[in-house]
Amino acid sequence: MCEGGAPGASRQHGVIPKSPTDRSIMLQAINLTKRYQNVLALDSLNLEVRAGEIFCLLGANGAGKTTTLHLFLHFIAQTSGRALVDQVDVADDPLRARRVIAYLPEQVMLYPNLTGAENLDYFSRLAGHRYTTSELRALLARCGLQADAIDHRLGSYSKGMRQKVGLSIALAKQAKALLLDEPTSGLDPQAAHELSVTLADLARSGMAVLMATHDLFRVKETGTRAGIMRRGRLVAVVETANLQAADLERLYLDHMSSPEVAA
Ligand SMILES: Nc1ncnc2c1ncn2[C@@H]1O[C@H](COP(=O)(O)OP(=O)(O)OP(=O)(O)O)[C@@H](O)[C@H]1O
Repeated sequence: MCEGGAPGASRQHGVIPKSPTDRSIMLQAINLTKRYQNVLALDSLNLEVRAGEIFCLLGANGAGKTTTLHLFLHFIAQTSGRALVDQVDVADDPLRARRVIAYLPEQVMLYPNLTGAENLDYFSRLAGHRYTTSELRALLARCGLQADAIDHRLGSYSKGMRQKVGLSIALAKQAKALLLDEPTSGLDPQAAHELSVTLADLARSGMAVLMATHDLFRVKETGTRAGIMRRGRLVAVVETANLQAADLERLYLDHMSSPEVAA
């Protein structure tokens, strides 16, 4: 899809056209390391997230999850190693990398005085895309925003509703990779389930999703793989398909309580 496409150019409201067999690597960390003075926040991370995959990063507070997301977004610079987004090294060309990546922080920052539709229109234009009113409404609806809320000011929205606008912005900018930090914290179970449904839909459309979370239940519900981080290291990676939520919890607790392996 080209940037600045004409209205109507996006056949399925911002979906990246992909064949079902397209499983390109969208996010890749190669020995990615971040050190803050005495703290090794991320220690030689090697990770690949492919198109259509939902990879969940688990780990205790301070394990390095947010650091990982921020390195892919180039909010911070790595100490060593590489972070690639759709094969673009974010340190070499952060603007090009950011064009294909979308980020949903724990608190979605949007304009409270604009409506959901106006926020989406504004951020779509910033990303170089223009949509008709009906396309904007369809994007918001696809991310689960109720029709009667679309023209209300965002200041009146719940956290879950603001997230839906944030997800529709990711769709509108035709992001190939979506990063989320603790998206279900503070959501009620219904809102958390709706988020899972939308993430699964985006992944089916070919987006690669990387999510930092403490929510083991949603990891099982939504994730395709889960990685457990401990003190800056990725200590385990599991496929979620054949696991129960309780298995995931046991695995997580085992890794949290196992003795440190010497570097
Ligand atoms: N700006 C900074 N200066 C110094 N240390 C930092 C900085 N940012 C993060 N750290 C440290 O890096 C380590 C990893 O932090 P990070 O925020 O990535 O953890 P996290 O897994 O996201 O934790 P949480 O679940 O609490 O969000 C922690 O020890 C943290 O204190």
